[in-house]
Amino acid sequence: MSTRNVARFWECGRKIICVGRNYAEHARELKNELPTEPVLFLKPPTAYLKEGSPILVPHYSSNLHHEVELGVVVGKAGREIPQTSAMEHVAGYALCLDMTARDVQDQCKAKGLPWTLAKAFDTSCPVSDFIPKERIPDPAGVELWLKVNSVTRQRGSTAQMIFSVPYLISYISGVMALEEGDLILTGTPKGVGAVHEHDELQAGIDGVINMTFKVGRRASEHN
Ligand SMILES: O=C([O-])CC(=O)C(=O)O
Ligand SMILES: [Mg+2]
Repeated sequence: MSTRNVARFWECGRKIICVGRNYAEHARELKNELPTEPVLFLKPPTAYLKEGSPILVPHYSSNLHHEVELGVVVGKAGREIPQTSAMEHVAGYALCLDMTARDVQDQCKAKGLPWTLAKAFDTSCPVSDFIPKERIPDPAGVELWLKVNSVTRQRGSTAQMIFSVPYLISYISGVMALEEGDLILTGTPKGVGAVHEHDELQAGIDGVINMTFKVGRRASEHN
């Protein structure tokens, strides 16, 4: 690990574990069935993006979507963590965007292929500064919002999650070891939609944090 300071979790080189379909209204808006167990996928550490740098539309997508999500930063490693002690493994939180190439994801779903191209490209995980655990006393009572060019697109409460933060920590740690500096994206509420080059995304957690990202396009490295 490049640093042991989880307050700079995006520099730790650890994994990003994402939960999908954790809000019923979002699952319905994409015509997906409600999950009976968490749907998991991964982003690599190269997906991280901090404020000041643009979200880059992948060259192979023409329908990039925003998904605002609560991120949980792991502070203590563990495997097969019981729900009752799960919160002891939380160092804090971050506001996160799970940028998704929706057209590519639709093709992957139709072909029964993994979502890597749709979810794991460079800049697909814009994150806020670290939010210490004390700032969010209850992860089931967080209001998330996202605006595109000052128009509200998403507003939802983590109270609507199908699987709670302790359940997710317990479930995920039964599949893969959680390590200090890992980030768990807990799923998006309804209202996802397209963004385009030059758009400005603002997202926030009421009373806690907000962040701004611009959308750009990577200049080709081949010509
Ligand atoms: O792409 C999707 O709809 C799954 C997902 O990440 C979410 O629900 O947050
Ligand atoms: Mg998501």
